Amino acid sequence: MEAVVWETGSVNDTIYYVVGAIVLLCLVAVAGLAIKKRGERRRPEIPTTPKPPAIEGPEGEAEEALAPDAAGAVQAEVREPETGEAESGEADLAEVEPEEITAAPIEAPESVPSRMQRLRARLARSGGFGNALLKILSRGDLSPADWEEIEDTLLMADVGLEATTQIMDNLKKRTKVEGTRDPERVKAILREELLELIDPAADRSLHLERIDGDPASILMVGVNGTGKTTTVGKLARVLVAEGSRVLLGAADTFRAAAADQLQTWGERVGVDVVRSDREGADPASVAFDAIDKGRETDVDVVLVDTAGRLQNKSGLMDELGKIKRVMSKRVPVNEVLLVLDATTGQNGMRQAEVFAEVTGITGIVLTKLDGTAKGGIVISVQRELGVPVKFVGLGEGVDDLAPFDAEGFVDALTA
Ligand SMILES: Nc1nc2c(ncn2[C@@H]2O[C@H](COP(=O)(O)OP(=O)(O)OP(=O)(O)O)[C@@H](O)[C@H]2O)c(=O)[nH]1
Repeated sequence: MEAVVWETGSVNDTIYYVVGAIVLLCLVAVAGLAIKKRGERRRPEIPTTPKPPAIEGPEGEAEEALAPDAAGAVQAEVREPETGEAESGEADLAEVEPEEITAAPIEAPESVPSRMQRLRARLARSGGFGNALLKILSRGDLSPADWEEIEDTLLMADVGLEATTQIMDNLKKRTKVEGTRDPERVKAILREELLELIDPAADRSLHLERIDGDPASILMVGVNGTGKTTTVGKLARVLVAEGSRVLLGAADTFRAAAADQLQTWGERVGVDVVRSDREGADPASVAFDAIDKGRETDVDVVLVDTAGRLQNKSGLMDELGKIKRVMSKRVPVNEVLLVLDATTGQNGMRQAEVFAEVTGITGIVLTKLDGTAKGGIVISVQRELGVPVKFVGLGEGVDDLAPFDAEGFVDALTA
C-alpha cells in the first residue's frame, strides 16, 4: 500500500516537475517576446531635415522651384529624446522614447529683386500707354490732330487735366527747339516730363523710428474695398521680413469679417492681432488696446486697419479723427497711409481729399494697378494731395506690394 502510495506520489511529483518546467519555459518565452517588442518600439527615428521655407508668389513659380510638395508651408517633424529617460540613466539612443514636434508653417516673402522684376513686367503689361503713344509718334510730322490724340491718351490714362496740359506744352516746346520728329526722341522727352512730374527725388520711405522705447505706428485709411486690409497684411509681411516685430490692430469693427480677414493675415505672417469680437465695437478703443498691447509686448510697429464705410461720411471722418487722436495720446502716429484703388481713377480723388483733410496722410498706397491702364493716376493723386505714392499694389497675392519706384514706373508706363 505504502509502495503504491509512494509510486503514486512519485508519478505525481514527475507530472508536477514537467508541468512546472513547461510553465517556466512559457514564462521565459513570453518575457523574451515582450523585451524584443519593447526594443523595437524604442528604436529612434532619424530626424527629418526641415525643408527650406517655401516662397509663395501668386504665380507659384518660386514656390514650385523651392518647395515642390509644400504649398507655402513647411512641416518639419523633429524627434527628440525624453529628458526623463535620459536622466534615469537610460540615455542610450536605442532606448529613447521619441516625441513629435510639428513646426508652425513658415512663409517667407519672395526676394525683393525677383518681386520687383515680376511687378514691373505686370505693370508694363497692364498699365502702359506707351504703345498707343508710339503709334501716334511714329506717324512722323505731328499734325494738330496727332497732338490732340497724345493729349487724349494722357487724359485717358488719368494723368489729370492740369498735368496733361503741362506735359503737352513742354513736349511741343522741346520738340520744336530740338527740331526733332524722331518718334523715339519724342517718346524720350515725354518720359522725362512724366518722370519730372512723378518726382524721383521724393522721400517714399516709411518713417518708423521708435521714440522712447515706444512702438512706431501706422494708421491705414481709405474707402471700403480699396484694399486696406489686404495691404495691412502685405505690409506686415514686408516689415516682418525686414526683421521688425509687428502687431496688427483690427479697428475695422464695421464688419466682423474684416477682423477675421486681418486675423488670417496675422496667422500667415506670424504676428498677433488685437481685435474685438463684437461687431460695431468702438474702433478707437480697439486701436487704443492695440497700441497698449504693442507697448507691453515691445513690438517695433503697430499697424492699425480701419473701416472705410459708415452710415454717413461725416460719421466715418469723425471716427477716423478719433482713432488717430486716441493713438497719438500713447505713441506717435508715424505714418497715415491712404489706400486708393487705381481703377476708380479720378472718382477716387475727391474721396481721397476728404480722407487727407481729416487724417493728415503721409503717404499713398495705390492698389489694383494690375487691373488698369490708367497708371497716370500716380501723377494726379500726388499733385492733388501733395504726398508721395509710397507703395503700389499689383495683385491679390501676398507679395504683390512693392515700394513705389518712379523710374521703373515711368519705364513700365511708356514701354
Ligand atoms: N487686383 C488686385 N486686387 C487687390 C489689390 N489689393 C487688394 N485687392 C483686392 O481687393 C479686394 C478688397 O480688399 P480689402 O483688403 O478687403 O479691402 P478693404 O479696403 O479692407 O475693404 P473694407 O474692409 O470693406 O473696408 C480683395 O478682394 C483684395 O484681394 C491689388 O493690388 N490688386
